[in-house]
Amino acid sequence: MTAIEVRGLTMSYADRQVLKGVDFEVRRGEVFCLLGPNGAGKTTTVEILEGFRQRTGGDVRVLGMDPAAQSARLRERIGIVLQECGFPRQARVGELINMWRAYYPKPRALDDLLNVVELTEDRNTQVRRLSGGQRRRLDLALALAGDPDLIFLDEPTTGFDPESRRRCWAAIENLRSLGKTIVLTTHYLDEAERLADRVAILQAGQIQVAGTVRHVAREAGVPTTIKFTAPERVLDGTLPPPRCLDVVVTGDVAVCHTDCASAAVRELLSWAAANDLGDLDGLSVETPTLEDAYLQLVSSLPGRRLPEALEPLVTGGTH
Ligand SMILES: Nc1ncnc2c1ncn2[C@@H]1O[C@H](COP(=O)(O)OP(=O)(O)OP(=O)(O)O)[C@@H](O)[C@H]1O
Repeated sequence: MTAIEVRGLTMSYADRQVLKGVDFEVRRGEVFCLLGPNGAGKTTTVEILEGFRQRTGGDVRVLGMDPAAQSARLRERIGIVLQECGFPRQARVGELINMWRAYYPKPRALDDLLNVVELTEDRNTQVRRLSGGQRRRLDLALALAGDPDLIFLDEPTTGFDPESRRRCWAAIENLRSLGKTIVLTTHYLDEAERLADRVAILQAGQIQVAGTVRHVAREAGVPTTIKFTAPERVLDGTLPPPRCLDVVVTGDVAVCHTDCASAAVRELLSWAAANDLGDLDGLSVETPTLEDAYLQLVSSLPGRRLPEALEPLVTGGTH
């Protein structure tokens, strides 16, 4: 079943076309992550889906509704995480969530909400005493107060320390296990890899690739890396590495890149057996990460720009 369907979506600001025919769909119950460089149009797309921005053209259906025509009805069924929307800072966490619950006909139970966002122990804490990470999880609880079917999370962990990020990830995983559909935008590719069932990369006004992380990695053509400790006889040159594999030895580590890891591992182990090398020490198989695939794709696509979080990695700079 489809939660969101987007076909040929276009959007122009004055005479500048930002979205040039965007196509994708989000299935019910999945975590879908929209990725793309700064300025690619992720927020614009999400705001159109939420009914906050009118599109220029194309067809959009969110939970079966057109957000441009039925925004009020749609917003009863979606959860949007607003940032710091003027909370009474003296209020306690539980009180504030209860105030929000009162706006909805069928709110989710308070205990349940506290549990999902991992704030049960902070129920009686005043909002002003919460940390940034706790406050963001409170934002999430408020977005969930009406028990929505679909939740939009725009860069939910930007600026978090590692512990707060993990708590927020746990909250998002809790939501998924409740069967909610989640649309996430982020610049953190480890976050997308950890949370998303499927990702889509938006660049140059269109979705360049969409699918599971494995699919995206395949599309990017990033090979799998196999490593093992080079045996003595390979190091002293008396035994050549297996000829059919592209093995490069650096120091005492042998590295082989391949598009078919299982065949390459079979080949390596039979070469080791035929040469009395026993098991290959330190044998490891590293499948490409989403970050590998993203960098490969984004650098080869039109309008190339890297997300902020990755620029230091590529340019060698630091934050
Ligand atoms: N209200 C607006 N008026 C004019 N131009 C806009 C407006 N909102 C966004 N833009 C432009 O549209 C482009 C896409 O912006 P958008 O915020 O959707 O990108 P994004 O992918 O979310 O970027 P980021 O990753 O930096 O948040 C940018 O060039 C931006 O300057």
